[in-house]
Amino acid sequence: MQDDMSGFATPPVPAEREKKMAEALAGRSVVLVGMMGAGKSAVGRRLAGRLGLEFRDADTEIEEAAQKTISEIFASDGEAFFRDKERRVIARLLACDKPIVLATGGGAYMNEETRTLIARCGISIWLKAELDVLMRRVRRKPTRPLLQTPDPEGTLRKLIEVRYPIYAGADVTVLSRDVAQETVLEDVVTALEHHLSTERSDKPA
Ligand SMILES: Nc1ncnc2c1ncn2[C@@H]1O[C@H](COP(=O)(O)OP(=O)(O)OP(=O)(O)O)[C@@H](O)[C@H]1O
Ligand SMILES: O=C(O)C1=C[C@@H](O)[C@@H](O)[C@H](O)C1
Ligand SMILES: [Mg+2]
Repeated sequence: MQDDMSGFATPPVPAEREKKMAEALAGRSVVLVGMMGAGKSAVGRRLAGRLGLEFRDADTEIEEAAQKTISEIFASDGEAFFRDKERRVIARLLACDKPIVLATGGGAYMNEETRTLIARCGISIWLKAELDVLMRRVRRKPTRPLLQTPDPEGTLRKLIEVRYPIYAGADVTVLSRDVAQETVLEDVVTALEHHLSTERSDKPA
């Protein structure tokens, strides 16, 4: 990223293939959904660089607005308060005429209002990962309040059961495998490109 005089990072100029994809987005954002540890933040940041779009992370935005970590918000205000903040932050970030790449928090797509907004102003990409892959990744950091239980693996399994049928409604699904992040990014770019090149012909005239 280069820095312009305003102090904000300027996205790099994308290559021809990515430029075409950014054009086909026609103002829509790319919104990554999926479980904790799926790689939404890590892959989302790289994807934004590729597409020459701004990257935003809903969890980070919530923390900045509240001046508290997510764990602190859960502890002091409860999950319902957090979910309401999450819904409002995403509504602020997703404007239909200003495309960004947005990494959502793991539970954000469970909110119907948020799903409707994403469908209107964005292309949703579900980064799908197997339980064991997620476990290996989330084990590294104790920053996810929902997994502070005596049996985090069991908790994650239950969340998967409830959430995967909903995540499955996303426009595009990409498997976040146990491979380098660059490889998952490449899979995301290819799947998004395919979606963008076929979506118009899918729709009835
Ligand atoms: N393909 C990958 N291979 C190995 N590690 C990965 C891969 N993708 C992400 N990671 C690592 O897994 C961890 C979780 O990734 P990340 O924070 O991007 O997940 P997330 O989907 O944003 O989760 P959350 O919903 O909790 O914000 C990070 O440490 C990240 O570096
Ligand atoms: O899966 C979830 O519900 C969450 C995932 C994280 O991204 C954070 O949004 C928070 O820890 C809750
Ligand atoms: Mg994240």
